[in-house]
Amino acid sequence: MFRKSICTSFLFRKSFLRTTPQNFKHNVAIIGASGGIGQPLSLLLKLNPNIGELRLHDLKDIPGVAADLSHIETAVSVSHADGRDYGSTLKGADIIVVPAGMPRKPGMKREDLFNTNAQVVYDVAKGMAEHSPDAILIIITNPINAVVPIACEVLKDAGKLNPRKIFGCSTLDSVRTNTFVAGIIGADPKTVNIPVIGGHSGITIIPLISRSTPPACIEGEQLSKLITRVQDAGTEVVKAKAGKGSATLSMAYAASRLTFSMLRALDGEANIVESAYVLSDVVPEVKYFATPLVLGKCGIEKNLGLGKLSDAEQKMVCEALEPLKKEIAKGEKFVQDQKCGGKKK
Ligand SMILES: NC(=O)c1ccc[n+]([C@@H]2O[C@H](COP(=O)([O-])OP(=O)(O)OC[C@H]3O[C@@H](n4cnc5c(N)ncnc54)[C@H](O)[C@@H]3O)[C@@H](O)[C@H]2O)c1
Ligand SMILES: O=C(O)C[C@H](O)C(=O)O
Repeated sequence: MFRKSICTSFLFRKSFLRTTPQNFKHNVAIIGASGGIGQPLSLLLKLNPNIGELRLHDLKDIPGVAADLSHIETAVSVSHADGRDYGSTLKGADIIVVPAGMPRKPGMKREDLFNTNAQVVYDVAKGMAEHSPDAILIIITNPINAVVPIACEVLKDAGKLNPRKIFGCSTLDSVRTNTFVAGIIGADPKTVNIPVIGGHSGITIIPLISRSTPPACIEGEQLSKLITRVQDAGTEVVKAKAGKGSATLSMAYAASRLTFSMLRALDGEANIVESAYVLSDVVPEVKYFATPLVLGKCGIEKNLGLGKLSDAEQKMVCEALEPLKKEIAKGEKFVQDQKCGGKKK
């Protein structure tokens, strides 16, 4: 009798444990997981108790990365795959994070990566359309301004586009702005929050210093220098790494911040706001624009739009439109050309 009741209560406990918390665990796929960003990002995600399984994919070195990661004493399980078939990685994934593709070398612009990286994002989007069309997609691969349109066009052609679920990761621009402003005003960077809108290259990166929390009284030459530093921060790292790639550690942190915010929103936490480069009608002249977004259970719950801008910020938005239009058109043309047999360039 006693034995039976222990047994019953054990079984009850086991099924309770299996059903209740597991409902809140999510599967996250990382494509490009053995790269400079992929490895530290995988490490940060392995530490998140809201993740059930990390699915690591890369074309090279992935068994070693997966074995290494799997020894870390957290309950997040780790699986891995390689090759051009993304099926086993993407099937059942709730969030797909993509740091796959070539990084810059000194002297290169982000758009110089287009010819290599366009195909990578195209292939992943095809895989997503086939295997996990309901997942959230977070693209890190550059050039963000042009490759996010590629993913959206591929999904649209497959009849699977949900614009609420496709994110170009521009989080690093906010991370950098918070850090640089904190340095100027003498605050803890964790307490500073500044939205960055537009896109993710050169003058399309628009930090809204006028909306800083706490308020940052930065003006004149100091303000122009700060904005230029934020816009050139990627190049600052590329130069400092002297041919060994671009930002990886800060980018892994930034991508983990966006992924963790997304996980919290998926689990029903309210008022989670992150800026990202998304399909948007906020600025009628361009189809894609980064703005602050309220995240929810289905991805973007509400696009908060541009909000109040200073005159100088309004001017920066106007100046960003032409480069953004060009980069978006380039991404869309790539997909058109693929449909015509990949012949036209
Ligand atoms: N959005 C941002 O703010 C931001 C910041 C930093 C870097 N990036 C971009 O992220 C990308 C990755 O940078 P990195 O430093 O990690 O480069 P990396 O070369 O160190 O790693 C890239 C990884 O992607 C893998 N890969 C390439 N093609 C693949 C494919 N088709 N499928 C699966 N895996 C594939 C490679 O094998 C490699 O392991 C670059 O394009 C870089 O410009 C973006
Ligand atoms: O600058 C790069 O090429 C990488 C990334 O976009 C960055 O901003 O660090």
